[in-house]
Amino acid sequence: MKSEKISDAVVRRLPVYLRFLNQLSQREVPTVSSQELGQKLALNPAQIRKDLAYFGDFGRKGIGYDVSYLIEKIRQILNLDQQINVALVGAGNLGQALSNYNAYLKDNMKIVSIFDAFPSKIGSKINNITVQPIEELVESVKQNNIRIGIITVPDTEAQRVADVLVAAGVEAILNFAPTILKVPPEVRIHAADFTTDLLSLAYYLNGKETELDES
Ligand SMILES: NC(=O)c1ccc[n+]([C@@H]2O[C@H](COP(=O)([O-])OP(=O)(O)OC[C@H]3O[C@@H](n4cnc5c(N)ncnc54)[C@H](O)[C@@H]3O)[C@@H](O)[C@H]2O)c1
Repeated sequence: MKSEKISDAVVRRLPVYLRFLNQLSQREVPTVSSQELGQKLALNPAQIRKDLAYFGDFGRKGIGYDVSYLIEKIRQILNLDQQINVALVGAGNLGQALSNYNAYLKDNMKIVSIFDAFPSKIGSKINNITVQPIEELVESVKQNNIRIGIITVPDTEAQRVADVLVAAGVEAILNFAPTILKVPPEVRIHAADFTTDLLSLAYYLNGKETELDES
């Protein structure tokens, strides 16, 4: 594996490769070329080869990539060769939907604890997980080796919750609240913003998409 820093763009493409490779594996497809990957994922095959070359010489000329081997390698690279426990804070509409969505479980990423501050939510069950009071978060993070936090609380509460997650020792946060969070540099934050994605689509209505597209 090359020692240079891997860009965020590459890291974000790896789960896209992994998801498609998992589908191939389910269909018992043994190998795949960068051309096929590129076609299915609407990515440039040269880009895919470059991305994967960061991590080693996986491809075989004329044969392509061994699907099982590539899955194993990408999982190792993403640290998904071990179970990663996740805590979700905010058992409202979005939090419940995410907790019920278990597609990522096969990639060893698992919501193991759910927290809320509202008394009527505490003790209820979502996807077999009992919602706990936020006051129990710090202890639970330690006990359950929770490494990632998901924030699905109102924007006014998000920083407070982020502070608790950081104090508890999580290493990364996925934030769904429309708030820019302040956390120490060693804690990785990703913002998930369905709303701005949707609003920005409005620009492309009425055939307004254009030659200025730089993506
Ligand atoms: N990013 C996106 O794509 C997207 C989409 C929809 C909603 N959102 C955002 O997600 C968040 C949740 O939305 P929702 O519709 O599920 O809201 P909701 O009101 O249904 O749920 C919020 C939950 O957070 C709990 N909560 C409030 N303060 C808390 C605290 N300090 N500690 C623990 N729990 C607390 C509430 O009791 C409630 O159960 C909002 O910030 C919303 O703007 C983001």
